[in-house]
Amino acid sequence: MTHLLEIDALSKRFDGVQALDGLSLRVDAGTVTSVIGPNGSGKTSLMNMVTGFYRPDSGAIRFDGREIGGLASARIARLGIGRTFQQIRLFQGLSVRDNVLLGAERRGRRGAAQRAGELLERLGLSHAGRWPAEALPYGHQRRLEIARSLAAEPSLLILDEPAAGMNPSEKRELDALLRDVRGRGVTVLLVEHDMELIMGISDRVIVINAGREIAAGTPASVQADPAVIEAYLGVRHDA
Ligand SMILES: Nc1ncnc2c1ncn2[C@@H]1O[C@H](COP(=O)(O)OP(=O)(O)OP(=O)(O)O)[C@@H](O)[C@H]1O
Repeated sequence: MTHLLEIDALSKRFDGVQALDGLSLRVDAGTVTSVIGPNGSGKTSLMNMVTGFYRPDSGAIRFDGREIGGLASARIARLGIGRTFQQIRLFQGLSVRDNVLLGAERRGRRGAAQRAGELLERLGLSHAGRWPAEALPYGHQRRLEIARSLAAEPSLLILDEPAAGMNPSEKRELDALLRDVRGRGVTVLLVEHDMELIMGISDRVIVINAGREIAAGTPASVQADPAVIEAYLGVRHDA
């Protein structure tokens, strides 16, 4: 299997805090891969480095065989990495449809309107195309963020806590959406705290603690790993 994303010995320090400490991991093409770990273990820092929001202190990030560590976030987006954020970042005041259109235009105007229309349909948002983005219910705002990212036709979609704040039926819809995205050949990298979602959907789970990988494998194998139980699964998590 091809490794779409390969990270080697990645380190990042913020005044006195070693957020990532020589982290190495790989994400296989065509999978849903989840990164889990306790609060503060470095998950968001990792995603911020892969998407060009932070510059690594050292180490390598290869996407599709190309070194992308330290490139600007807009450049990385154009290379085919889309993302959503822990805190929803929609263009407030713009319509649902225009939010998706803006995502599509990153890849050029041609076909943007058609692509936006198709995505709204696929994600069950076409009835709300003219609504202001902020008028959508919370779970649908998260969906809209995903639609906007998909509009740029990424080959890797990074989602930072997409299930946060969702009710059980929104989580089921998210699960189905992620399966559909994977089925269309987009690799998904998920940072999430919701164990039911992670264990149900992931092909591979990577567990990090204190900025290092401590385990990686199928959901069943990481759940049974004593290092994981000690670092994470044994600890109650309310997020
Ligand atoms: N911009 C920053 N400036 C200073 N410290 C930071 C910054 N970003 C992250 N950190 C620190 O780096 C460490 C890792 O944080 P990070 O947000 O990557 O963890 P996380 O695993 O995503 O946590 P959570 O599950 O709570 O979202 C934490 O100690 C955090 O306080």
